[in-house]
Amino acid sequence: MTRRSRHPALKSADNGRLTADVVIVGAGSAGCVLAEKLSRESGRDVVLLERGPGRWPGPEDRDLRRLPIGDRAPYAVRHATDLDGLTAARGCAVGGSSVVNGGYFLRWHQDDFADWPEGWGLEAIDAAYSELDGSDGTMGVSPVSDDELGDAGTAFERYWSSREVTRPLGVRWPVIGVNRVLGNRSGMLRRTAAEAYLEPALRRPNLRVVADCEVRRLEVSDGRRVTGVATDRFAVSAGEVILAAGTLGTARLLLGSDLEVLGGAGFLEAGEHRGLVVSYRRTDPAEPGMVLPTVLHTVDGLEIRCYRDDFAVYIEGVPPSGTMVEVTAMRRSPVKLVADRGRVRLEFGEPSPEATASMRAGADRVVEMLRSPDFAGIVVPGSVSVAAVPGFSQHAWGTMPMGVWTDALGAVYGTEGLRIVDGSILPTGGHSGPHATIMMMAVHIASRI
Ligand SMILES: Cc1cc2nc3c(=O)[nH]c(=O)nc-3n(C[C@H](O)[C@H](O)[C@H](O)COP(=O)(O)OP(=O)(O)OC[C@H]3O[C@@H](n4cnc5c(N)ncnc54)[C@H](O)[C@@H]3O)c2cc1C
Repeated sequence: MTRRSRHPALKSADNGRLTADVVIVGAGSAGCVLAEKLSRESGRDVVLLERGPGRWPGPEDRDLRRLPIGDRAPYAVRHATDLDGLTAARGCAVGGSSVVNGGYFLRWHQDDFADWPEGWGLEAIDAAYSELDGSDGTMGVSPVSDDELGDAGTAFERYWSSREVTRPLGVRWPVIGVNRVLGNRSGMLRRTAAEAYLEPALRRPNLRVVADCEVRRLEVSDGRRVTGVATDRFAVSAGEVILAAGTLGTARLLLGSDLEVLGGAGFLEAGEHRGLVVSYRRTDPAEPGMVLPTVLHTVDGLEIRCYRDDFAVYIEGVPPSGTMVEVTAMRRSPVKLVADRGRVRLEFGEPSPEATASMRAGADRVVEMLRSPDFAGIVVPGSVSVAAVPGFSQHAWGTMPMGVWTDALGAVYGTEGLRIVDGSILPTGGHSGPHATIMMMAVHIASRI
């Protein structure tokens, strides 16, 4: 028999075979949106499968003053990388990575959508974002307040606002300039995709949510027709399979499948955001608060992130290394996703010379900022240092971009019965982090299929 979920509303499944109209793999940021919207039609039988535990993350897990991705974190998994000492974490929970992420929920810039396929006009994009981040939006989005900025955030905004444009707090579209972070939250708790979308739909008889259930492979006939999925416990036959397992989880399933269209590929290429850390020692401990309260977006495609504190404060098991300002190249840096037992391994190689030069130039500007009078009294003199090697942002996206591998609604070209709706299908990068945009994409697609 199956392990029973501890959440009363998550249904268990009998061993054997289930049938459904649609099976969604992964109850993450996108998967929760899809499950809610697709099960609104009472005649459509929807099964949602999640490898993470059936219990819902409690307040201690959703505290925005922590990043719960340490070694013993209950709702995260780690993927190996070729960067010394660095792993890629992902949420493994009902709610996916929205359970463990930084809670920064910024839209991309309007011009980031210029090359998206037909059907993705700005009006439709704005409507889908507004469902999430509007004043009564589903994700409870609100800006970090002046009181919550902390001394470093206040100094950061003071320094840049005399040099760059500042986005007014009530405006949702970001600008080239200072962007106070918008958080998906209630108070200091993350508001997850599961609370916003899944919870209200759980009692629908045509939606079955099965947690503690890892999908092992796609069931494929003739190399092109996807008929269902096999899990560690049972199989599901479905008219349509929707992969929403996140860029890394979906890549793992695609690489292990017999899909002709992939031609036996040994790896998939994704985009990442490489970042160079400038760190410093603080004169006094920082006030606890949101990990990332404010950022600067530059014309040359950098996001300069003013973290509140040392990551050692947020992530269990991380050794102290100083308070961070990260200079992140938001243009796509390639990373290969290679099958690695049950997960994928991320192989970065060197960032491009252009990305390296632009991060180095940004780091010089940050060093100048940290030595300015605005930071006097916050930074211990002589403590500023720039990392030798860039890290990355836990954002891998775009293995199966819309318009190239999939159509504008995520249906995979050259296959039947297979759609992808998660970070994998982002066709371009953006100026901001991906969370709001992946959920926006799911809202838009789920309303049209
Ligand atoms: C630590 C961290 C911090 C971040 N901070 C931010 C931030 O502050 N702002 C921002 O914009 N972005 C941030 N991100 C990125 C953002 O959270 C993700 O890009 C986004 O949540 C991805 O959504 P998704 O639906 O594609 O995948 P996910 O939300 O990761 O969902 C995938 C789900 O599928 C499940 N799954 C995977 N494989 C299987 C399988 N085989 N069978 C069954 N289930 C499976 C997983 O357990 C997971 O629940 C962060 C990411 C991390 C990891």
